Amino acid sequence: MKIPDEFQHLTPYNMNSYTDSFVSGKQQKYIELQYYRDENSLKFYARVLFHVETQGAPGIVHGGAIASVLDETMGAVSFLNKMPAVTASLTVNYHRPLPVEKTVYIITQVEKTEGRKIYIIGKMVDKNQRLFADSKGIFVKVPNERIGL
Ligand SMILES: CCCCC/C=C\C/C=C\C/C=C\C/C=C\CCCC(=O)SCCNC(=O)CCNC(=O)[C@H](O)C(C)(C)COP(=O)(O)OP(=O)(O)OC[C@H]1O[C@@H](n2cnc3c(N)ncnc32)[C@H](O)[C@@H]1OP(=O)(O)O
Repeated sequence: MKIPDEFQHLTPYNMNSYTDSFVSGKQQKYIELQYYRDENSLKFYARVLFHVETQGAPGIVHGGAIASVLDETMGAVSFLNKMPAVTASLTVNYHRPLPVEKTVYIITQVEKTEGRKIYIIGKMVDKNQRLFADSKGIFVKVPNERIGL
């Protein structure tokens, strides 16, 4: 898939449908985020801009901020495919420092499911397909009431 061209064919996710998230909620001023859906696949997408307030080392986005956004974009795949799940494990590989104020794109997808476990992968790239981070995680399906739904 070509990024960002491919994003033009995706459906922007209505960011007002859930506004209480730490990562993407209405209080979030430091991370600009727009999610996108692909109705035809078990994928979820994000366009992200980390402002300077998210820096760790000067000028470089904090690794925890990157992990948080990857976690939510990965987790959302399971919710939107009617498999509410929580993160059991998350591994992030940081391939190069991400400068603040640079737009990047995330693609996440379900790799496989095994019983209650959903294996989800993600990657963060810039418009030239340069890889900044990738991730894999195991999300475990839970009943709606365990996560307040
Ligand atoms: C905002 C945009 C999104 C839009 C979505 C729209 C609407 C949704 C509305 C609200 C949601 C909003 C946003 C959601 C998006 C993302 C949020 C990010 C996700 C998170 O941030 S979420 C918080 C952090 N997260 C936790 O708070 C989990 C704490 N934890 C536990 O709640 C338990 O620990 C649990 C449930 C994990 C397991 O407990 P349990 O008792 O239910 O089940 P059990 O232990 O039997 O495990 C069952 C099978 O999972 C395997 N397993 C377990 N743990 C493993 C591990 N670490 N590694 C590898 N495998 C593991 C076992 O080995 C077994 O596998 P097997 O069956 O094969 O033996």
